[in-house]
Amino acid sequence: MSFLTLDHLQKSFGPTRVVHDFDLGVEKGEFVSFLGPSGCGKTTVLRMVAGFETPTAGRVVIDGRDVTRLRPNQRQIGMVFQSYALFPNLTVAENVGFGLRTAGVARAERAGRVAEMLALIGLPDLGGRYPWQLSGGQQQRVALARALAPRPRVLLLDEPLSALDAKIRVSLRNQIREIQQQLAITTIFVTHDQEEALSISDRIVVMHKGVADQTGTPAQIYNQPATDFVAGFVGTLNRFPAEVLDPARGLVRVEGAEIALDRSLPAGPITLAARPESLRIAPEGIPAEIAGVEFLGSVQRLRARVAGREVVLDRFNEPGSELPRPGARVCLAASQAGWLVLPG
Ligand SMILES: Nc1ncnc2c1ncn2[C@@H]1O[C@H](COP(=O)(O)OP(=O)(O)OP(=O)(O)O)[C@@H](O)[C@H]1O
Repeated sequence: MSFLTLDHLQKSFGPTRVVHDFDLGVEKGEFVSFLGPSGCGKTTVLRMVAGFETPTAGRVVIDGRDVTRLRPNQRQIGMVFQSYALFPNLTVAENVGFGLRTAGVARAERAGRVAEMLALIGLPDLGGRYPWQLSGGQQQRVALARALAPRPRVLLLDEPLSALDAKIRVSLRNQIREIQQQLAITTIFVTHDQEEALSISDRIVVMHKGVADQTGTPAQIYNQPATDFVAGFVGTLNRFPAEVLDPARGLVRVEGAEIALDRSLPAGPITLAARPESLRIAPEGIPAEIAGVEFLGSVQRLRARVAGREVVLDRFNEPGSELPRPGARVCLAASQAGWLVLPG
């Protein structure tokens, strides 16, 4: 059994089931993200782990102990929300020490722990300030310190970066990851932002309509999506309806071009798919017409039309290389590993 085990969790609100049979094991010190669109049930699962929602069925087990029926404050869980939720009338130090005070930790020990936490989040000198005297990013770091101060066994982060602007979001997510690794604290991080999930997680659970569609490392989720939903939700995907000519030999036809894949295929219709960085302009391949070129600095993004649909190709900028012109007729290809085969 894993350190944190979610065992066949279900949740219904009235007649509506929003979480279906959710199973997950999180190892000690692991950082797992729940990624999915709005309304897929991420927050509901997190709230069941925290104890703010009671599962309709299933169990939450932490370190071998069934905590499903315990109140939130009995579970030794730290939580950070999207809105910083700091107490406005308390100083930073008082906010960080709040959970310790309610737990009855003596003043001297509390002061030591608060100082340690403020150092951990890189704000050692701001203990005397009030929340309104801090930036959004600093407030969220204080919220993290407050959650960590009682030394929880599990840290739950519910979209903690969503309210911050883009630059701060990136630096704070890296900081969260560093602190998480330093403390080796078991963590679940909820986000709808795929880049966020890909960049900082040990594993990602992609959720869709109350179900975990796929659980895997960031590279597995991106390179080997298990479902059509995962393939489309994480990253950009170009799709090409394909006719299977020879299932055993992996031979398909796309817009008149024959492509030999290194794997056997189902007999029915399939969709061949490729990420923008896997597609390239080649001497042979799927016929296309360049529709537009965007220069994004490090990346050149080409838009091409294939049989009336638009596809996207990304390639690294190379000074001196010529950009294709809109209207140019080209062929598109991908490496064997670059082609994904999706049903239908
Ligand atoms: N207390 C509640 N009563 C009724 N329905 C609820 C309740 N809480 C959540 N829901 C519904 O459950 C579904 C899942 O909600 P949840 O907040 O878990 O999704 P989410 O993936 O976290 O989305 P978001 O990112 O928008 O928060 C939604 O359809 C939501 O409307």
